[in-house]
Amino acid sequence: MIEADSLRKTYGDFPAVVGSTFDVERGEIFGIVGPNGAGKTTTLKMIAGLIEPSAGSATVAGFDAEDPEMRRSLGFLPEESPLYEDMTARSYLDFFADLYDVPSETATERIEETLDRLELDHRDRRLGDVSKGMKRKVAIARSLVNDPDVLVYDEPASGLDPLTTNYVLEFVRELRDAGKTVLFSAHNLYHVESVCDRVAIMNRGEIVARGTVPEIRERYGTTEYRVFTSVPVPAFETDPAGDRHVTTVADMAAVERVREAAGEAGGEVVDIRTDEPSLEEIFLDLAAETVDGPRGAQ
Ligand SMILES: Nc1ncnc2c1ncn2[C@@H]1O[C@H](COP(=O)(O)OP(=O)(O)OP(=O)(O)O)[C@@H](O)[C@H]1O
Repeated sequence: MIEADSLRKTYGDFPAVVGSTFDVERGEIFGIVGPNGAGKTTTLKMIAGLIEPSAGSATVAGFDAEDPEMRRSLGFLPEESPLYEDMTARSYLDFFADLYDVPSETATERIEETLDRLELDHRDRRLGDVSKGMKRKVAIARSLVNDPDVLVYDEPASGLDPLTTNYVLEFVRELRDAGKTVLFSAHNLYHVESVCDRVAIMNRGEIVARGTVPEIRERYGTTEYRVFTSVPVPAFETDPAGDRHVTTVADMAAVERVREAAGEAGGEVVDIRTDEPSLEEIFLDLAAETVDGPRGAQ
């Protein structure tokens, strides 16, 4: 549903994005995660047809990202979404529905339904007087006025309180369940880990890892095994753990060596636990590896 092929964007001499390639399938939630300045917004804007790539191309719902026809299939939520402060949620959304030529009856029905799903109160209050969370909900509702198949959301939950954040992430899931395709960016790893089917980790303008969270864990993370034994294991660095002893090793072959050593010492293995790295730990490792990456090498 979305295809990004070697997207590149250079501002003067500065390579903001050095080659984003990924695809998002219909009905999938795909997250781009990375620190500030990684190139997430630039990538999303190239996909939304708002920035012209310096090289590479993108398609959305079969249309070239730069084809104005593509806009009919797309709902874009910018990172900052200034609203017309003197309008109410209803009048603001009506205004955008009109821009998209949505027939007024359909628009009213669609807007009310979306605002119901977002549990948005105060629909007739001036937007200048509503909370930040409500403003974000209105901006989300705006991305849906043309009932697009594809949603591109830049940091949809950034700066919101935990309750509203959960609300927004749950809503993204609902969109996927309703058959929409969602591409979104976040710098909070928890957001992508909890809702995305697949993720790409971006750093310094390039995608440094991509896949499902378990795939990324398997490929880039190091799982540790904690082997609990009934006796200290002399050949290994063993720490006391209550009335047992624990040895931390990196792979199953080492687990077997601990088992043999414990047997030789007159004891046995009583438990084995694995510690999976969090996406955050993997992310920090990958970010450290690319410190001298493409941008640094320029
Ligand atoms: N119009 C521009 N002119 C010059 N440099 C730009 C421009 N837009 C973005 N950049 C630079 O390109 C890099 C990538 O910016 P981008 O906004 O895509 O990052 P991001 O990952 O979305 O970061 P954030 O999480 O802070 O929004 C940054 O170093 C930014 O300063």
